[in-house]
Amino acid sequence: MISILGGGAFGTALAVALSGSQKVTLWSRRLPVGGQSPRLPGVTIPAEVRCTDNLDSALSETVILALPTQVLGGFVGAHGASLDGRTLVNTAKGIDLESGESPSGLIARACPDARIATLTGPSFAVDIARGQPTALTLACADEDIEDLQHALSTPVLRLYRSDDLRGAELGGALKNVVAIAAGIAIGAGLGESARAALITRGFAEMTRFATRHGARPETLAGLSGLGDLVLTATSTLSRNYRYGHALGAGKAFDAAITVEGAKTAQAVSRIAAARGIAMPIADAVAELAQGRASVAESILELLRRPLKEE
Ligand SMILES: NC(=O)C1=CN([C@@H]2O[C@H](COP(=O)(O)OP(=O)(O)OC[C@H]3O[C@@H](n4cnc5c(N)ncnc54)[C@H](O)[C@@H]3O)[C@@H](O)[C@H]2O)C=CC1
Ligand SMILES: O=C(CO)COP(=O)(O)O
Repeated sequence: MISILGGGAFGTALAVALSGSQKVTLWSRRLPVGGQSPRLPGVTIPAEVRCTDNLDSALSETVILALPTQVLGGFVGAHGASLDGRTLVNTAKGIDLESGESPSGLIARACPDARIATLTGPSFAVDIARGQPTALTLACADEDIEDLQHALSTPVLRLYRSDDLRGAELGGALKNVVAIAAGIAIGAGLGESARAALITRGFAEMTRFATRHGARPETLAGLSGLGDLVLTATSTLSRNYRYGHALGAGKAFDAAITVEGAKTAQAVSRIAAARGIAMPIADAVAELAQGRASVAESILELLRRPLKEE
């Protein structure tokens, strides 16, 4: 039995995908109307999924947290007593702006006796809900998760195990920042060659930042890092990419849409400055997301950087 907390796009998609092989309970603050989540239009939640807005009645031994990073700390802080001691699987891809913590760090603080894992990697909610083949990383730092890997895999949703929780989480958080930069490049009309350059140099930044935080470089080159970067930085299905595109084109973007990379860029930029890690692309995205620079200025700033070895 699996509980999924959060009835947005990803929680709904996982509920649909796992309901073929598991008893699934989907908790959300507002119950889906007509079996549809407003965040995942066109997908109908099967009748076998139990939908509830009562958190205590929703909890089983294994709980998937499908909430955005910037609300996760408040949520687990408020419900830590009910959640602690269970297997908690994070799906958020970001860094908490207030504390600088990773999602698993936020969960560990509120639930010290939980087994904590992160499910991450290239996977649009709509693809998962439609049953299209997807490969993801399931990462946990220091406990055996083979049981969980099997419980959360289906014939088309293939989970790979990793013990590099830090690397897997940082890859997922940082790729959103680079996806915004890629969107900006296309939105501003800089061309696909410029986007390829940003993706490649952005990947170098991701690896630099993550390895300085104890991640293994090969994790960054895997599904949770490069894999998700390739998906998110090249697809108009990505909200981070679309947000960047709007910034680059000088257009408005709906503030109600979840864009993890905007706040994550600010957290990354602040942490990198304090630790002396060069992150020019994340710095530029952070400035743009706060409206503190123009696209033209940011592009000039990146182009003016001294020429160096790759
Ligand atoms: N949508 C996608 O394709 C994928 C999303 N993710 C990650 O999953 C996480 C969640 O994203 P989505 O589901 O796409 O976002 P979403 O914007 O579709 O849904 C977020 C949900 O959280 C709920 N929520 C917000 N604040 C809350 C609170 N304080 N308490 C309870 N519920 C609250 C909202 O009502 C909404 O239902 C993000 O970190 C995202 O990066 C990961 C893989 C794919
Ligand atoms: O993380 C995702 C795909 O792996 C979803 O990306 P967006 O949040 O940019 O839509």
